[in-house]
Amino acid sequence: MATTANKTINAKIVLLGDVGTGKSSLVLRFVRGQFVEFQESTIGAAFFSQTLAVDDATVKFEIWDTAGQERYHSLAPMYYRGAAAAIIVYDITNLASFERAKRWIEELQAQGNSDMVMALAGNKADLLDAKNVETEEAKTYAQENGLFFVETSAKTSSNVNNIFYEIAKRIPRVQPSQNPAGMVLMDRSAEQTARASCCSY
Ligand SMILES: Nc1nc2c(ncn2[C@@H]2O[C@H](COP(=O)(O)OP(=O)(O)OP(=O)(O)O)[C@@H](O)[C@H]2O)c(=O)[nH]1
Repeated sequence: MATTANKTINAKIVLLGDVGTGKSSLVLRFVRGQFVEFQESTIGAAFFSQTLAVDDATVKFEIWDTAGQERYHSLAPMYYRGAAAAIIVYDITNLASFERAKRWIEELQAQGNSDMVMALAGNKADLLDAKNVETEEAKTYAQENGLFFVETSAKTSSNVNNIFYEIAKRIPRVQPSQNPAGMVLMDRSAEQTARASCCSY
């Protein structure tokens, strides 16, 4: 008997942001429900996957957690190219990390997919006493640039599932065809066979 299966969507998502803003912690919270107080700095990038069901679809996230250290900056395009979504993370206690997030957003606007779903995450929202980035300022910046904005805490898990859920809802349901960017190699004899068995003119 036929079943009405939900549409399954594979979505590559990348996390970008300054060193120590909590990218790995957000991913670990979302994927494993864990938080590590002394999370090690990422080298290069790390890959995770997690599936999330939303109203009309099941989204299988392929998550690239990039390294925030400046020396890995040149690797970033490898991870954001072809990504359906990006989460740009700053630390609400660190104004410089907010400025760095803006630079990432400019880079994605210039070089990422034009239909990429972008979210801005003000992480470490539990550290309210040390807050240095005003919510309103970040919210306005996000609105002006067409991003979804939320303050998160990987430590308390506040808004972590929510940000992935909101992204999953916004990812286009009709995905572009997965044609490889390179050449299609074809064996000449196969080409001839194809021609021979095809159409007559
Ligand atoms: N209080 C608090 N600390 C957090 C939170 N998220 C991460 N941290 C801490 O911040 C530090 C850096 O977290 P990471 O997840 O390694 O940050 P990252 O952005 O992945 O860092 P890089 O891999 O070096 O780019 C760790 O000690 C975390 O425990 C949070 O929401 N609240």
